[in-house]
Amino acid sequence: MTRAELSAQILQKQSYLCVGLDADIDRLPRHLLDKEDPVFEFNKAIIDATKDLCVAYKPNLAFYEALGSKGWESLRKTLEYIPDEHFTIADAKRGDIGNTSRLYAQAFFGEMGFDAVTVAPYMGVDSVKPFLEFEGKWVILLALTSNKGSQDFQFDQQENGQPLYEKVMRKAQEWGTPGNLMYVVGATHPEKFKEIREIAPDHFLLVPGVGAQGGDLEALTRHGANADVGLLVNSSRGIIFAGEGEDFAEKARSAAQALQTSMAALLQNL
Ligand SMILES: O=C(O)c1cc(=O)[nH]c(=O)n1[C@@H]1O[C@H](COP(=O)(O)O)[C@@H](O)[C@H]1O
Repeated sequence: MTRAELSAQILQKQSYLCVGLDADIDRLPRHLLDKEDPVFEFNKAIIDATKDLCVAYKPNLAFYEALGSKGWESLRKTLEYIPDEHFTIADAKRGDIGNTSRLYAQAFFGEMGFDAVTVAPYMGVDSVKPFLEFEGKWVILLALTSNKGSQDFQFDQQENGQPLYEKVMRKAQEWGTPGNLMYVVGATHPEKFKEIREIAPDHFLLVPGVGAQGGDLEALTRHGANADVGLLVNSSRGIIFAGEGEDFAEKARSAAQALQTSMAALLQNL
C-alpha cells in the first residue's frame, strides 16, 4: 500500500487506529476453545467488529509462533480475511545479517503478503536495507519504544549529545524515505512527540501503548500529527480483550469506537 492510499483511508474513515491482533490463546473467550481454530475464529470476529473503525491490523507474531504450525496457519487465514483496504503489519521485530534479512523480507512480504514489518535497528544498514528493497512495502523501525526498558539504551547520549533513538531516526533517513519507512514511537512518551516531529517531519509513526499501557492519545496527536496525519496508533489488549464472554466482539467494537470517535474529534482540530 502506498503512503497516499494509507492517508486517503485515514481521512475517509476519520481514524488512524491500528487494531493489534495479539490473540493470546490463554485469554480467548472460553466458548471459542472447542472450535477447530479458536485463534482464527477470534480474529475473524474482531475484524468483523472493527474493520470500519480502523485502517490497520497488526498481528504480533509471538502469539502465533507460540502455537507452532497451527499458529502460522491461523495467521495465514487471518491475513487472508483482512479486507484489502487495510494496512497490515507483521509485528515481528526482525533484522539480521543481509542474506538472512532478505529471506525474512521474502517471508513477510513475498510469501505472506504483509504491507509492513517491524524491524530492529541494532544491526545497522545491511540488516534493514533488504526489507526496504521490496517495492511497495514498508519497514517500521524501532526508535523510541513504549516499554520501561526503553530507558536502558535509547536515551544514551551520543558524541554530539543526541540520544540514541535520535541517531537511529536520523541515520535511517539515509536508507529509506517517507514512502517506505516508518518509526515506532511509544505513546508512553507523549512529551517527546514534538521533538520527534522535528527529527522526522514527514515519516509515519506507529504508536503503540494506548490502552493497556496507558498512553495519552490526545497529547501524542497534538504533538505528533503532521500534514498527512502521519500516525498509526495501535491498541491491542484494550480492544480485543475489552470483553471476555460471548459478547467479546461487541465489547471490542465499543472500545475501538471510543478511540475512533476521539480520533475524529482530534482530526477536526489539527
Ligand atoms: O513494535 C510494536 O508494535 C511495539 C513497540 C513498542 O515499543 N511497544 C509495544 O507495545 N509494541 C507492540 O504493540 C502491542 C501493544 O499491545 P497493548 O499494550 O496490548 O496495546 C504489542 O504487540 C507490542 O509488542
